[in-house]
Amino acid sequence: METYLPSFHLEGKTAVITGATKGIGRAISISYAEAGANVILISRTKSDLDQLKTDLEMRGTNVQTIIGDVQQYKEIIKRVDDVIGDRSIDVWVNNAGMNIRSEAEKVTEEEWDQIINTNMKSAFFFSQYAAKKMKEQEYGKIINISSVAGHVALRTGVVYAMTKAALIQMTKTLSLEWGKYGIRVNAIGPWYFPTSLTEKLLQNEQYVQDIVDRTPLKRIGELKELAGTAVFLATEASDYITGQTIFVDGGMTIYGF
Ligand SMILES: NC(=O)C1=CN([C@@H]2O[C@H](COP(=O)(O)OP(=O)(O)OC[C@H]3O[C@@H](n4cnc5c(N)ncnc54)[C@H](O)[C@@H]3O)[C@@H](O)[C@H]2O)C=CC1
Ligand SMILES: C[C@H](O)[C@@H]1OC(=O)[C@H](O)[C@@H]1O
Repeated sequence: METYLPSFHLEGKTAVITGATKGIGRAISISYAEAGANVILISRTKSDLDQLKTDLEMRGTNVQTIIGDVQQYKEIIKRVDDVIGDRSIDVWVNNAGMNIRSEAEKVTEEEWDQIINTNMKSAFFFSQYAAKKMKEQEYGKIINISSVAGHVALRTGVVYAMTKAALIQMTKTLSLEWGKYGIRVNAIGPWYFPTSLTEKLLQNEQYVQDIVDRTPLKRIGELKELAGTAVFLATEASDYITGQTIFVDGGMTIYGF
């Protein structure tokens, strides 16, 4: 009898994750390892990378680590090229991101440059590099971690929102250009999840209440719920999906009034 259940495993696949050692990136890295992927973890902090590598290797995962700041994306691409050799890159997750929350009139050029370079410029040039490798095998999955802030207006900073909106449009345009090579480009748009990026905000009871009031599911997300979407977009289960942004948001982006 024919089967319709796609595989949700990543056995034999190589996945690269930026910002891999904390929060959403760490959850994605662990879930990919659990799905059987070989992982290449990119982060700025050697101790965090060493710890996660040890933990994952204890579970039998093939782990390679690269220390680097994604703002220096050329340097990181060189290091990825060194470790990947002639292996394929099957999945690339542009997760690293940061925010400096301030009102528009107070944004400095330095803050603009840091947010734009970290969240947007690096993601584009990493995608360009990953696509070169994926074209050779005529298959690949690029996953950009955007935000609901790229789709609706939040109080958390215009420059950050611009970068997240840019990732949504970059996802659409790259999926159009690279679809003929079998490269799928999708994005995930999270609402609030408990990570170091949101830790201070989520310690404020009123702020959390404001979030819950705007969220049909009446709660903040759990990292496992976000990792599930990242696994789906990395596996053959999503092979006919490209150019899309999946908002993992408890329904927030559909809540008009
Ligand atoms: N936590 C949340 O509620 C939401 C997070 N996001 C996005 O999810 C992604 C991950 O964020 P979180 O896990 O929440 O934050 P996090 O701060 O806990 O983790 C971000 C990771 O990216 C790394 N990173 C930041 N700047 C870097 C740089 N220049 N070079 C290399 N690594 C760098 C950090 O070291 C850290 O490992 C970000 O793109 C963020 O914009 C989007 C919507 C909501
Ligand atoms: C949902 C947003 O992306 C969220 O808002 C913030 O202030 C943080 O920067 C998160 O990214």
